[in-house]
Amino acid sequence: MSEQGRAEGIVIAIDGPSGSGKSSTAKGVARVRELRYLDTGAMYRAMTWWMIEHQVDVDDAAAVADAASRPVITMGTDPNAPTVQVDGSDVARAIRGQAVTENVSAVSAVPAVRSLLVRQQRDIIASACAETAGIVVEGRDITTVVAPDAAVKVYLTASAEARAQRRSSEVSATDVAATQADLARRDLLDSSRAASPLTQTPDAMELDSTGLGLKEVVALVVKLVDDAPARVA
Ligand SMILES: Nc1ncnc2c1ncn2[C@@H]1O[C@H](COP(=O)(O)OP(=O)(O)O)[C@@H](O)[C@H]1O
Ligand SMILES: Nc1ccn([C@H]2C[C@H](O)[C@@H](COP(=O)(O)OP(=O)(O)O)O2)c(=O)n1
Repeated sequence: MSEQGRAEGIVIAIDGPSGSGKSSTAKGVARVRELRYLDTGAMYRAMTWWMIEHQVDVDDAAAVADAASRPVITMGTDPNAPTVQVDGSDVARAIRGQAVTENVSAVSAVPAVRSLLVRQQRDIIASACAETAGIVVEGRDITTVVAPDAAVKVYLTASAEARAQRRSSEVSATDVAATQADLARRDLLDSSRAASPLTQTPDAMELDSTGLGLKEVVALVVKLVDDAPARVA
């Protein structure tokens, strides 16, 4: 504890597979408790978008590693208006495109990409904790690698069917079966890679959101936040 015993911002870490509700839940919790919000998946997507734009072969891990330090990725952490920029341009829409979604697992498996982005994520978390009440961070390795000492750790799941249904209802006329196959492909890549695979640690609270509404899930996580012991720096 410092001489002043100053209150330190809280860190809430949420991991889980695609479509489990991480982004919506994290934003909801951050709004309710006036915390910052960080979508780490958007950072891997931004890196992938830059690689595609610059014609780097995303299946060539050495080429990706060589280029990884070139894009400047900037994240805005207001949960009411989160932003993602690459080299000063807004890429929020572009990073949700099909080319990025198809290639993001390959880019995020490259250790040089991960070490760069994890360092940046930790810097964002440290600033939020120093300057605000704290931050909700979501991704695949937040509870295990980025913030293993987070005050609240959640592993959010939902059945494969529910996740595919949710994802495909975001876009009109999307084939649920095709979406489910794409999620399964990405889950497998993200869970089986050597570098920081998606894993559930025993100290992360498992929350199965199948059959639960978003409001209920947010309320459950807010309760965990409220019950977490206060930290001082
Ligand atoms: N508990 C829930 N019940 C129903 N739909 C949900 C729930 N949580 C999230 N959603 C919806 O599912 C979709 C995917 O959620 P999102 O938060 O983007 O997941 P993730 O970040 O894990 O990929 C979004 O359209 C979101 O509104
Ligand atoms: N902390 C993280 C977050 C995302 N990733 C990778 C793995 C995911 O397939 C991609 C995209 O993440 P994102 O959260 O945007 O994925 P979805 O919203 O679930 O489609 O990034 C990662 O490796 N580590």
